[in-house]
Amino acid sequence: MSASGVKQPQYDRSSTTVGIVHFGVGGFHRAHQAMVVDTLMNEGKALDWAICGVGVLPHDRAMRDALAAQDCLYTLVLKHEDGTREARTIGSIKEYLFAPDDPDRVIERMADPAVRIVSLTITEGGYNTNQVTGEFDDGNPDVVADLADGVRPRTVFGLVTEALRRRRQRGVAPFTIMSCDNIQGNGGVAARAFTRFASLRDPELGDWIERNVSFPNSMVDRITPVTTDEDRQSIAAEFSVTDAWPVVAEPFFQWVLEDAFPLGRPPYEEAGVQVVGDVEPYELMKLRLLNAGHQAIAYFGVLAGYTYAHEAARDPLFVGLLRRYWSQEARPTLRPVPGVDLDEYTDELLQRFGNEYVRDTLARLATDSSDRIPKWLLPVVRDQLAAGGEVDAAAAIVASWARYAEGVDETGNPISIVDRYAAERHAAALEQAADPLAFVRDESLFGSLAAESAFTEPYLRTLALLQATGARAALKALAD
Ligand SMILES: NC(=O)c1ccc[n+]([C@@H]2O[C@H](COP(=O)([O-])OP(=O)(O)OC[C@H]3O[C@@H](n4cnc5c(N)ncnc54)[C@H](O)[C@@H]3O)[C@@H](O)[C@H]2O)c1
Ligand SMILES: O=P(O)(O)OC[C@@H](O)[C@@H](O)[C@H](O)[C@H](O)CO
Repeated sequence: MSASGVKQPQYDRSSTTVGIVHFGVGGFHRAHQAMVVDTLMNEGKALDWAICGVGVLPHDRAMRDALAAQDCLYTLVLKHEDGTREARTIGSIKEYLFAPDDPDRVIERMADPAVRIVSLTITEGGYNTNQVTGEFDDGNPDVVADLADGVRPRTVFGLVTEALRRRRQRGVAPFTIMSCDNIQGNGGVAARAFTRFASLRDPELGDWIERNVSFPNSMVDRITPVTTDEDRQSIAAEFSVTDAWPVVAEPFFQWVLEDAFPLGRPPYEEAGVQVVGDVEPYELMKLRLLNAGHQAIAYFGVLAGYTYAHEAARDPLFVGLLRRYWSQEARPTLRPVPGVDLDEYTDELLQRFGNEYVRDTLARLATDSSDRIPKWLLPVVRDQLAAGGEVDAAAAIVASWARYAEGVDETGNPISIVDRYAAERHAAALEQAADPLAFVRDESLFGSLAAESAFTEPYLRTLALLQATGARAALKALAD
């Protein structure tokens, strides 16, 4: 990679050593955690915390090839609201392994005593848990296959468990497992998933993991859209960088982390990370305001004919929906957040969503809804119902998803639904012509909400308006 005006790593990469193995090297990890380690390395710190990235899914082959061709270096481009961009080459990822090429190499990497953290951004769906009960899905075919064959595992659970088994057998203390996914109590969710998998493999190993492995919770934030070819071309033109897979992101950055790292950690706080005793208030704030806010604009936005998040976030009708959801429904469910003024936080969210240069797509925000709505929005609905509070805006957002899942927009064009349960959602959405509550009857997602009139009344009202008169009319009715 050649570059002009791009800050380069200020450290000798050949003298850094791997201390972190990371699963799920997508856009976000490269814009967030890898950037933090790079910042520290630029100051001569954390040189023994370089990252070995790991991909386990077939499409990760593309990341393997892109990074292999450029010594794992890549360009991070931050897009400011005034249209200016700053670019920097990140050098903290030192190595990348594609697990299907050689699972044993991945396992041995993690078994190496120098590795003290295994971190994860494997998406909300990656933890293989039931949306209502939170239980690990023992019947997932990949899990079943990994339980039968501990030698060539294909899942993150099989790989990590085998590495922990070898460490235990060799008398090496276990690494910390750090989830950086957008899930409330992500550490606890990861703990339950990995412990359950290990127990199914070997109950003693499961007990050992439960007693000895630390799973810190974290809240992570930086809007990181999918890199486009237009990004590649404009970055090449502006910065003279040829990069097969640069990453683009907003300038905003936040990472709140629980300090639970028995084998140590990089001095994250020296690079802007908030290391705290209790992450939960920050998680609730972020997931219920930002992420659920994204869902609020995603389906209504697509139905109204928008493509980008900023288009919807600048439309007064959408601002009205967001403000109502935030103030009347989400905020009453939050705990006080140390040092945060929630009025300022939501104002800043509107500004961040409205950054036109980030070009975050509504399609990205509407992806994997079956894994997102139950984790971000439905907990607000349940808390509000329990407290006798209002749920009209949240019910309207669920209705917009139900209408979106019909798979046709308001001009008759098909909507491509990207969701591991797309077929189930689409089938349920088609049934709503005969049974308007069909979409929310799936108890594996919605529990008993279809029987709660405080939810179904506003839900049915918005769904009917969406179907009869469209998204804008439904939003107007909600505002009146
Ligand atoms: N993009 C953002 O703005 C953002 C911000 C905060 C947090 N996050 C968190 O990071 C996650 C990833 O986001 P991204 O933008 O990097 O997405 P991405 O699509 O660029 O990368 C996702 C990575 O996760 C891997 N993955 C998916 N399912 C997996 C599974 N079952 N097992 C193992 N690996 C799996 C993919 O193969 C890929 O490597 C999000 O789901 C979210 O939890 C993202
Ligand atoms: O990437 P996901 O699956 O967690 O969800 C989509 C967006 O809401 C999310 O990526 C946000 O952009 C992000 O959480 C901002 O920090």
